[in-house]
Amino acid sequence: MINLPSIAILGTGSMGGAILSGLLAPGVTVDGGIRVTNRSERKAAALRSPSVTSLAIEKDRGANHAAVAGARVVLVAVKPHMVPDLLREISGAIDPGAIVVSVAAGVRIDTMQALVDVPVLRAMPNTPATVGRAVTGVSAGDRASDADVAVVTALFGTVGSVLEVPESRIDALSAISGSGPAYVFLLIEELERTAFKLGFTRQESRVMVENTFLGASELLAVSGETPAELRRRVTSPKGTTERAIEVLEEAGLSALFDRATDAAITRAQELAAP
Ligand SMILES: NC(=O)C1=CN([C@@H]2O[C@H](COP(=O)(O)OP(=O)(O)OC[C@H]3O[C@@H](n4cnc5c(N)ncnc54)[C@H](O)[C@@H]3O)[C@@H](O)[C@H]2O)C=CC1
Ligand SMILES: O=C(O)[C@@H]1CCC=N1
Repeated sequence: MINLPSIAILGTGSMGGAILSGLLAPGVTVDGGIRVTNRSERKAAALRSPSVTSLAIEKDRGANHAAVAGARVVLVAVKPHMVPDLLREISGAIDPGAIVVSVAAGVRIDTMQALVDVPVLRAMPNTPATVGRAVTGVSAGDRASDADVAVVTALFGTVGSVLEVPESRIDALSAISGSGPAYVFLLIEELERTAFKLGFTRQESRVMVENTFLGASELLAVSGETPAELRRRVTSPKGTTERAIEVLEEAGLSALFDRATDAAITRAQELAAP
């Protein structure tokens, strides 16, 4: 049983919505309620339920103020460029005993602490939060207490596993696990495209590729073996897989991942700029 204090989620799109699903999971209780906001009434209406007060800015310009009042945790999940304006808007309404937790890529704790009086933490989850399989990095600012970190760890623990890292590492963590699901989906898309080019139907391509990714991930999860060992078991000496892997390695796959993650980290640094 996980018990969390009252929470407001400001910006309940892909990420905020995924975290909301964790709060609504069986075995999780939130004292004092859950309040969430969005820009449009259409999105807000879809999230409204007996357990969730869901407010839309387009109907009520004071929605963020109303959501924040009395909340112990204020989770900020709007786009990075909107974070400073949002914090300026709500600063006066934040409870003195509250904490602000931002999931925005790039936006630094110092920048946010300059705009609000309460402790600020950053969290970097990923979208498998929707199915309870997120990886979330959490970094605490200098105002945050151990109890604040524990609350945030428990919050993200409702949607998966949590790692505490210094803020200096969170952009790198984001480039690996925050963006990581997109790399996996891209690989799936590309292999499906290849299967189609080999003459399979779209449906056959999906069955082959998606079940191969799901099956390989499940095997990794349950076998206790390393990916390298599981790969070795597929790669018969002088067999067919060996030839395919040689091509992928010759094409510089590992250097490509280094460049891709460097690009993501550089973008996070750009987003940090005022
Ligand atoms: N999508 C992902 O995989 C991840 C996203 N993030 C971070 O999460 C944040 C949100 O990203 P997404 O969920 O992908 O975007 P999104 O566009 O799906 O959600 C943003 C939501 O904010 C709402 N919104 C806009 N202005 C608002 C305002 N003034 N007040 C309240 N709500 C407002 C919109 O209605 C929208 O639903 C970003 O800062 C991003 O860096 C972090 C980790 C992973
Ligand atoms: O693409 C982005 O900026 C966000 C941060 C990590 C995943 N999505």
